[in-house]
Amino acid sequence: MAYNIGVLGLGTVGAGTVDILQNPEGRHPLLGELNLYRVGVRDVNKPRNVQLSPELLTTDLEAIVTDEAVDIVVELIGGLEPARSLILQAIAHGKHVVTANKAVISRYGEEIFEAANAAGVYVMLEAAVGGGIPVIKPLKEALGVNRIQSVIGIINGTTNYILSRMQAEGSDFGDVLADAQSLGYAEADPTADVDGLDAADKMAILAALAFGGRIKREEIFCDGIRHVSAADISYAEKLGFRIKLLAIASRETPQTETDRLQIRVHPTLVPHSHPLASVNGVYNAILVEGDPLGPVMFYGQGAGAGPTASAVVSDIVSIGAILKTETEPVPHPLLSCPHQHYCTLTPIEEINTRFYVRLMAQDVPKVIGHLGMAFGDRGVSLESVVQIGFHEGLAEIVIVTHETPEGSFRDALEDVKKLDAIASIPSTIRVLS
Ligand SMILES: NC(=O)C1=CN([C@@H]2O[C@H](COP(=O)(O)OP(=O)(O)OC[C@H]3O[C@@H](n4cnc5c(N)ncnc54)[C@H](OP(=O)(O)O)[C@@H]3O)[C@@H](O)[C@H]2O)C=CC1
Ligand SMILES: N[C@@H](CC=O)C(=O)O
Ligand code: NA
Repeated sequence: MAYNIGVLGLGTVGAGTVDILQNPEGRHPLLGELNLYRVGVRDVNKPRNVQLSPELLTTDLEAIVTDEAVDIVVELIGGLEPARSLILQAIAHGKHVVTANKAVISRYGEEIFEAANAAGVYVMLEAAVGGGIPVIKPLKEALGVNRIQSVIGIINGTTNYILSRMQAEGSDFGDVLADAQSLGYAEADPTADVDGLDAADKMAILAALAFGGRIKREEIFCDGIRHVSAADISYAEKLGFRIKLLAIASRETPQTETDRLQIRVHPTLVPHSHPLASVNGVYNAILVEGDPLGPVMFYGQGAGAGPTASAVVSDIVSIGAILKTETEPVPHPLLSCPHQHYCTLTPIEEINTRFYVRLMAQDVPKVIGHLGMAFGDRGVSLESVVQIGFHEGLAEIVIVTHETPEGSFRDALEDVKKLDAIASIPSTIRVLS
């Protein structure tokens, strides 16, 4: 029996997906039962990276998601609309859906999964987080019996590629971003990558699976890498850290009655000895800490045509396997999404973090003492204070704090700004505890 696949989108991931579907030899035998039936695009005349017979291509995406012959719709157009409406239309027409679209799932997951559960169809999204790395399915299945304490990840390939190149070559941010775009890693609007929004979308999905409740995407604190300079990368290195864009989700400890979660995305100083410090380029890694399993890390290519398509097609094959064995598929308790409640997130001001601060100060007596007092008065204790340079008559000072509630740190920083000797504070970056 063959299953008809309707693919929406033939860009980086769409072309990678079609390439696997057209070349099943040496792969899982079920691939031989998948029939590429239609491919929806914006422009049928655009040159493509894959060879397709022209009659498969159409610009009428609605016709694909409503076509009786289509069994599985694969949404790879990206963006919020028309992706959301097409997914919902496909579900309403009884199609199973595979998507790589974390933006849609993290914002409209409730609507989409409720519709899918009611219609008795699957919505699979392995490609949406960590590209080709299997992480969604392991969280649903193999790790399902663990009580998850934390999920920490490098889950945006574009920013990791940029930071790694800046680190290795001292390259300029803008040039490296252009390379990430040409390699197909970046989103259509790379703002989503650079400003941490893509990583926050992905962490909303991971946290929902790990902690068993829905996450309000807009409540996730998110800061991107625009303000990370070559100087900070170099000073961090000297202090024994790499700068990485981390997405962090953890259960608050000690646990309160509300059982709050701490979820945030921001550039972070990661100690050289930490396993995430050596994850470079387009590689992603997700470190999960569970009880009783302990730490487990998922590592691989988080973006790009082939790796992402690997996850897309494995989801298609999983659905194909279900269709083969069940005449009337009912939501499988391990593969469907049964969450009903929303998790409560801790406001960023209440989260305890260490901070790296770089300041420019007049080189006058007592300046270090005044800095120590300003932080100390707000209860922020300092782990190290180092004068690292001297530019245009100003001393460049780097401070690393001990763990402190972010709100206290922000108050202290306001006081520091008012000190006569402080000319500017070019950067503050959180440090992994
Ligand atoms: N690139 C990557 O490495 C990864 C991407 N993803 C996700 O995969 C999805 C696709 O990304 P990617 O392949 O990079 O995107 P691209 O921009 O490369 O491709 C998008 C495709 O969708 C088509 N398309 C877009 N809008 C419409 C529309 N309104 N009507 C018809 N066709 C449309 C485009 O058509 P046309 O070609 O004619 O312009 C194009 O073929 C996104 O959700 C992205 O977040 C997930 C993991 C990794
Ligand atoms: N733009 C994303 C693509 C994969 O999700 C990234 O860079 O990680
Ligand atoms: Na994945």
